[in-house]
Amino acid sequence: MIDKVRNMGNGLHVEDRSGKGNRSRRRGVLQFISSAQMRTLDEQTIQEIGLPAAVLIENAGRAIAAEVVRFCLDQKVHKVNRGGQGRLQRRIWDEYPNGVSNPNSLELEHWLVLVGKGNNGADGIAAARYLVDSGLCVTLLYATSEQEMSIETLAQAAIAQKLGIPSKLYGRDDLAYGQFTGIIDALLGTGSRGNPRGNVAEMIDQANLTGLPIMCADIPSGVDADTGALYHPCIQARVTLCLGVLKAGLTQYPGAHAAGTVVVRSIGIPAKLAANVKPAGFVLTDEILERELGVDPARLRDSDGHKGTYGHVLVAAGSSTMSGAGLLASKAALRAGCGLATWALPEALAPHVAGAVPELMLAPVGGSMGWGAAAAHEVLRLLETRDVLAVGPGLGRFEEEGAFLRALWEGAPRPLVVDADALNILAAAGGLAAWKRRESATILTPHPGEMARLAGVSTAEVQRDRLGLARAFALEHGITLVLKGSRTVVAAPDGRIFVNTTGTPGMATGGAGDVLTGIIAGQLAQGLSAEQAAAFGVHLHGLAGERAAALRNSPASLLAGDIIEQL
Ligand SMILES: NC(=O)C1=CN([C@@H]2O[C@H](COP(=O)(O)OP(=O)(O)OC[C@H]3O[C@@H](n4cnc5c(N)ncnc54)[C@H](O)[C@@H]3O)[C@@H](O)[C@H]2O)[C@@H](O)CC1
Ligand SMILES: [K+]
Repeated sequence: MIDKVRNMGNGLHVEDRSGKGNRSRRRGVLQFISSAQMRTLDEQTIQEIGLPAAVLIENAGRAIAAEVVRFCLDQKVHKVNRGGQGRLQRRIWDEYPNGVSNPNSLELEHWLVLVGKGNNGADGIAAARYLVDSGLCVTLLYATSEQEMSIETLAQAAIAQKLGIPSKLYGRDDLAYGQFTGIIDALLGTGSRGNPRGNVAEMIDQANLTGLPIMCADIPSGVDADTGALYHPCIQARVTLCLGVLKAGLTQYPGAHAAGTVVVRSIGIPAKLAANVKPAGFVLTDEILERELGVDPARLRDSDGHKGTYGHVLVAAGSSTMSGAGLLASKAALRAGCGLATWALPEALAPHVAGAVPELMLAPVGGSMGWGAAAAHEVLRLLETRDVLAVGPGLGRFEEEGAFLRALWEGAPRPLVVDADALNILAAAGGLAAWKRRESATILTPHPGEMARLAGVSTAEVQRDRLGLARAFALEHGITLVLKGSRTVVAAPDGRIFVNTTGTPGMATGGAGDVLTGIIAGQLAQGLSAEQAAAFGVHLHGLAGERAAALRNSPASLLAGDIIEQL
């Protein structure tokens, strides 16, 4: 069972706990849903199937407690490893779920459980019981009095009281945070709305100030479970134990950062019910590439293939001050596996870049005028004997830019990738609303600033709900959208969305986007559909970036060209 999504750097890392350690990074079928879908699933399980809410809460509590114990033992493994006994500690953990206790390791742990009035709080109280049974010291800190609690939370509080688990009411009883070794955040879950208020807000602020490790039940209190936007205040967690199904908001920053390591655990929602839910989106893993998108991640080639088999990319890019952009995109297309690549570039530029990439063909266009309406017609003529057009990297802005791009947009009967300056030209010309919808595949690859111009909103608005905006935009305009940034979102025109799992912060460097454009065009040339090429392209781009960063002394020294070399 795949159950772990680890946030490391910019990437989303998936671990497999079913077998021997972390051998299968980024494998498995990981889909995410909205908080409304999760609530429906909970309700169906309880009302239609008849599985009581208390059972789900019991499972949730046990899963949270197991993760706390694992966390504590991991900390000890870290320490003990220096003494060479890490293996022993790991074995103890592996046995823990089957009831083998390990009292000698955990007695010094004292965890504080922050309990909200809703069912998220009930999960926290149930977890407390299991932790006490595992030998930990636990104190419950209630945000509200019993009168305000949900039925389930009240029931759990009564059980905890009978078991003598120490508890306090926030604001009434004194509390010295210094006695604790960790905190469980069970204040707000999928029932949360808006900025945390009252005691809950104060408890979040204080928990963050302690500097103690925080483990969240389901989502960090203060994170929007659907968008990943942060309310104020918001828990900053070390681990989030997401219950049942991954929530969409945990895949996107800044929510992903607030969540820390995300672990998804079953709470007993029947698979039959979960299978009926249309996922809000997918995390891009090898399985998702294969199963949802029909892509072969191994990129196997036919034994009798020739360069014609793998298609011919035409790149329209570059200007005198940004000649490298065209070079990077074209070279990346070749490394991505297309059979041939031609770079259409302003005539004046050609002598300066001739021979820079021997495998690349150059096609000077536009005469002494450079880019303009006339150059567009030359590009279209070149495209007659080529398979894909990528336009934009390093184009700059120029007179007739709207006419230039419109001619390509409406006249190119082949798959088209629109990037960088071409996106700004598109936005300035009002293209998506005014120009006719293209029949061939169209991929737009904006970063958040370009997306904001295309959508006519602020960059902050784009970032507030990347998943929702990308989906709506792709659906409305019938294009495939690659919304770049940490956790790049690929939105298909049929409404499906995919979140990329690969990459490193080192890839935030000039030219990395040009490389991505080339990779995607290279995939299109090999016959992939727009959504296949976009999703597989961002996946490959991130993997190559990670490999390239690992070869350098610091990820910060990564150059875009290094990514190409690792494709
Ligand atoms: N529905 C169920 O039966 C189950 C729920 N579970 C857990 O319960 C959670 C959902 O439970 P609930 O629907 O009770 O919702 P929450 O536990 O998220 O709590 C919502 C309560 O907090 C209050 N509230 C909402 N926004 C607030 C804010 N910004 N500041 C202060 N108070 C706020 C509301 O008035 C409401 O009473 C899930 O995330 C999950 O952890 C599951 O563990 C098991 C099954
Ligand atoms: K929570």
